[in-house]
Amino acid sequence: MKEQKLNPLDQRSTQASPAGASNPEATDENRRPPELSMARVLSLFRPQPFMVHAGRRRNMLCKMSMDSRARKVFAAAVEAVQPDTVVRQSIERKEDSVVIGGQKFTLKHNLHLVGFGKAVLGMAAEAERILGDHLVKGVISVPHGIQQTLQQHGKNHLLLKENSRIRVMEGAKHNLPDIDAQNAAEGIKQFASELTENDLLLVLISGGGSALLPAPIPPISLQEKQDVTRKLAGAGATIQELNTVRRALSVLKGGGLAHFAHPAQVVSLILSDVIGDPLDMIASGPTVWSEVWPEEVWSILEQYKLLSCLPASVKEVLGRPTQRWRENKGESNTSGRVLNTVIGSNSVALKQAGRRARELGFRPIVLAAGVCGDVRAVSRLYGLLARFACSPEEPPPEIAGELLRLGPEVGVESWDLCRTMQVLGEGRTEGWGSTCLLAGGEPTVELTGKGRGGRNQELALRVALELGGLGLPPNGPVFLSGGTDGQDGPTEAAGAVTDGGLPEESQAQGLDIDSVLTNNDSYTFFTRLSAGRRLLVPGLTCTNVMDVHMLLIPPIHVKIT
Ligand SMILES: Nc1ncnc2c1ncn2[C@@H]1O[C@H](COP(=O)(O)OP(=O)(O)OP(=O)(O)O)[C@@H](O)[C@H]1O
Ligand SMILES: O=C(O)[C@H](O)CO
Repeated sequence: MKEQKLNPLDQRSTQASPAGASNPEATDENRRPPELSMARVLSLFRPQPFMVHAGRRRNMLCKMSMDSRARKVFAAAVEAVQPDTVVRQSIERKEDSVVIGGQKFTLKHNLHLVGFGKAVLGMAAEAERILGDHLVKGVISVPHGIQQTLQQHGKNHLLLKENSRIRVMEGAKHNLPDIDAQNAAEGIKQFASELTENDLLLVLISGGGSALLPAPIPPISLQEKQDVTRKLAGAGATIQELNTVRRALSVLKGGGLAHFAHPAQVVSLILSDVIGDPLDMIASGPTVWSEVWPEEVWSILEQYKLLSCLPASVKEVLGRPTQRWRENKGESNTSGRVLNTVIGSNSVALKQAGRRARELGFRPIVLAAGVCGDVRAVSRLYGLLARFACSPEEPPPEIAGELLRLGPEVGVESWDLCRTMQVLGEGRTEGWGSTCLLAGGEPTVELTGKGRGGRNQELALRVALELGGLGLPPNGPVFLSGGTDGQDGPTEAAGAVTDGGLPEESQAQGLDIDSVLTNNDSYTFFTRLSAGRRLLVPGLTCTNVMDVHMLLIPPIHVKIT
């Protein structure tokens, strides 16, 4: 393999999958032939015959409840995207060189490291374990209190060793940029600026990186930038909108960091927490060149009614000519010295979940990794899929029609729905046993109340209502929704596990689901219901690749009422 120079701020992404990864059910744009009729689409996805587990193993699996198997599959998803695991899988050390994303880089005590994001401490610890003998120095910006928290949770393998060459700077309390994070950003900028063309800069990036790397373009103050982003987030701006504005107001975002590191070789390892893994959006893309279009930024600010309260400094910066890198460093580009590589994502978590589901006696289907939109529409989708899967006869065509209509609203393509319906249909007619339908993404909740909850718990509750409405006998489908970061909204739970029996259970315990939903009080509800047994509480997971959804469907041969 020869050493290679790369294109300016290369946006290619190498999707690292866990060792031996190959999942016929995984969603993959690249596998889609260009033009296909629906009939051809359906015929392409004849599933693998389901492995029947014999003897003792089968009995053991049968004894394990659907609920506990759902939790085990979720745990496997989270395990697959642990910060140390994803770094280990993406770095291949070969004596005095390292191979990353298929490119070979020579190590000659020229390695430098920076990082910013919630999962970056564990990523840095692993990178130092593998490459430490060539590491000169490093500096990372990580959440306030994370070292202490990891210690308390016994996660010492995610901490740096005592004599580490990497300096840890904690900041951004409550995920908001603050003076500590700004100092860290300034330190990282200085550090990158001093590198030479013989140096290799390893950049570790994960979700939360935007708040941990604030570097407002003067004369914008930190407070002013924080106000703008907080107001945008509060008004319901998407992460794409938020980070488009952040990039326009920052010296380091949108490719700025790579620019300061020039002429060093830059290699970024990115753990994605954004749907579709867009490199320029994850942590606002500090190593991904992106043009700033002031018209686009103005229109976002206008849409969320922020124009009238914009500080003069922000107006001034947005009014400047856009060639900001010329001003910053007197150069127009970084002449081919950047590699950006996605090393972990929701898809990686879903693939591993699929493998675990198979071990636990299910036939896995991965629907999509980009589920988004309002939780009400998303719950309807899962309700329809359950109905489709549990129908004892050929399901009425209206179900498929409604699913295909709903798909685009919730980020699921018709292609993926057709493939999924094909597998579910064959599972039903050919009697393949239990199925585990997996999906991921980040739906939204329109907050109407002041209760305590999160989008995963609310989704699980709404899906339970859908399942309850199917009129299936007990031991029907089970649904799990969980945030891979272990924290759903401002609660201690990651999500919940529900089924069609939940409405009756809550009625028997005097809990009114309608008022819970109106008040967005799903956490309080699940805490009270059956002493919290339906809550999913994995604790601190140290990673974040958005949410995992799971619909476990047992073999059902009854008529739906
Ligand atoms: N009471 C509630 N009920 C339902 N959803 C809520 C409630 N309170 C907050 N949320 C939702 O929780 C989300 C924020 O929670 P969380 O911090 O888990 O988000 P996140 O996007 O995963 O953040 P990060 O990726 O930075 O960790 C928002 O989408 C918000 O609408
Ligand atoms: O840091 C951020 O910008 C968000 O977590 C998305 O990556």
